Amino acid sequence: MICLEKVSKFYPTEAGNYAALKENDIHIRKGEFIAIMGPSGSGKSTLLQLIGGLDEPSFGSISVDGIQLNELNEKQRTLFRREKVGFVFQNYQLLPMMTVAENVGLSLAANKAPKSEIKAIVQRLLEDVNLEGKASQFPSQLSGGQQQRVAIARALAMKPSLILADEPTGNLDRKNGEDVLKLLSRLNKEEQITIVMVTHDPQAAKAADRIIRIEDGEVVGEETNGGNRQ
Ligand SMILES: Nc1ncnc2c1ncn2[C@@H]1O[C@H](COP(=O)(O)OP(=O)(O)OP(=O)(O)O)[C@@H](O)[C@H]1O
Repeated sequence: MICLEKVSKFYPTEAGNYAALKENDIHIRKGEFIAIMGPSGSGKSTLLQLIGGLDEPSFGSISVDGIQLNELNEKQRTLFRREKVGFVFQNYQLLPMMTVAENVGLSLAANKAPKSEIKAIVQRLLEDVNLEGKASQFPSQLSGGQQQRVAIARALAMKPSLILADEPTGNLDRKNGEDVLKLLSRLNKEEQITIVMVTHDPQAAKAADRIIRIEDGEVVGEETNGGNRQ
């Protein structure tokens, strides 16, 4: 499903190129739930951005769902992100001037789906994340946990084969964090959506099948979560 071969990422800095990722080989199977863990600055978010086609590697190749990201032009990468990947961020990244329903339906509208279809899909998604009744509210009127569930509904709108979640529980209290993890686990199991989640929280990582550890831009180990899976 996801295949990284010798992937490096350099950022130019005043002191020269900084290697945020160094020659990483990573393979993730379809339907896996992966947690990426590692110290601050180890390259976790950079890795997620490369897999999601938000940025390009300096060296190496990445394929997702049989698509070689290196071979896509800018327009094709935008379509890849919109149609294949659902992004979930620590700070939700909802658009504050849009209602919950408009936020969830954003990609569908960008893909020019008919309004009636968007409405029906958005309603179903909001039911799915237990937020029916909040469709016409604005993000600022919702709790953090509710906003994150809106963000997950938005991520699901295009039926992605992959969800990339960067610290999805980082801003949430324990209960809301657990609810978000349960939701991700359910989507993983029931819809077979592959999930790659960056987290600092060992408790959150227990939701995953496998933990990949990164230090200083390199994969340094991994463990399978066998019996621990929630
Ligand atoms: N645009 C950039 N320009 C220069 N350096 C960058 C840029 N983005 C990230 N870096 C550097 O690359 C390294 C990896 O950053 P990254 O955000 O991937 O780490 P992380 O593991 O996600 O960290 P955290 O857990 O703190 O979010 C860091 O040292 C960071 O300072």
